[in-house]
Amino acid sequence: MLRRKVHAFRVQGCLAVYLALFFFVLFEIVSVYGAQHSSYVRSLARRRERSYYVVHLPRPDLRPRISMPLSDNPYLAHMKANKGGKASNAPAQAIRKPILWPPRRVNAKQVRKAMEHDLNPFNDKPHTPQYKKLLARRKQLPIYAQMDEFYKMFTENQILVLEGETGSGKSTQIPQLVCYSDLPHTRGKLIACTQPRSVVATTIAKRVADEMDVQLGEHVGYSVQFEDMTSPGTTFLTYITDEMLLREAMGDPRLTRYSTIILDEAHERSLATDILMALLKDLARKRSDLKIVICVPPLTQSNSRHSSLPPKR
Ligand SMILES: Nc1ncnc2c1ncn2[C@@H]1O[C@H](COP(=O)(O)OP(=O)(O)OP(=O)(O)O)[C@@H](O)[C@H]1O
Repeated sequence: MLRRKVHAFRVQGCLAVYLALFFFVLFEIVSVYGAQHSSYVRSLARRRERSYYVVHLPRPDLRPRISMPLSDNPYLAHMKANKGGKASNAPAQAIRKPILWPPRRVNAKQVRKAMEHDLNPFNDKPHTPQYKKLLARRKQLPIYAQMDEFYKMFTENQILVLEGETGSGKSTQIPQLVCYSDLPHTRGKLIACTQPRSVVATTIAKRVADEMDVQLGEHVGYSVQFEDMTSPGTTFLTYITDEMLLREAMGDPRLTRYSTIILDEAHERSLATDILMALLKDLARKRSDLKIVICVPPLTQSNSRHSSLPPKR
């Protein structure tokens, strides 16, 4: 009895296999034949071949059009709507930006033009009468006459030693000229000008903020012991005591947030300045994008102890 049941089960199993094989072969014949003659079978065959799904998005012109005024669309806020409600595509005339050169590709002629421009390139605000008054005085400084030479040397060299008489404009003018070249405000970078004394750092920062027609503590600031008058993300030029910069270098040896470091009054050879100079000499090899300017009074036999300065490149 049991044997008969097993036998019947085997026969049924074989029959099922044969039937499955038969239908499979039949389907293959139909699909091959139909692929040439029937579009329905062709689509069936395609579906079998495909191992992925394609989601078809509607064409842009088939999408329902939303009539929203341009001014209400937050994604088009950069396009000013004119009176007719149409987007204006002429930013060149609306925003008269005086700075058009890429960072560190500037020459003195371009900078002079930018200085005379109605708009301040560092805050996009019109220059005040006070700025024009101070600019007239700045033009009389020796550094203004030697701007061409300065930009040529600054652009071509990574490290620059600048010697100038007292009152020639090293502390107040050089950092400003570097700002025009580096454009730190457009790149989220900072220019540091070191000073050995806190009082001098704060006084010069105030003067330079006035000369640049920007806000002290916002665009131009200072960082001295117990007082940090800078706004992270907004300040692009800071007067900092050499001790403070040295302290910062302990936390960030690459001084990553700076694009140019100006060591002013380097001839005073304070301990912090000397250590900074050694650090910067080393850092210049690691960071080719970092520029270093060392400001000193005219080098004489008595104070020419600068043989340890990095070689000119
Ligand atoms: N706070 C200020 N108020 C008015 N004029 C200033 C002020 N600071 C600087 N100046 C003027 O700006 C000019 C340039 O000064 P700056 O300090 O840049 O010269 P310097 O070459 O760095 O001199 P030093 O070697 O003595 O530091 C000077 O002639 C000075 O009269």
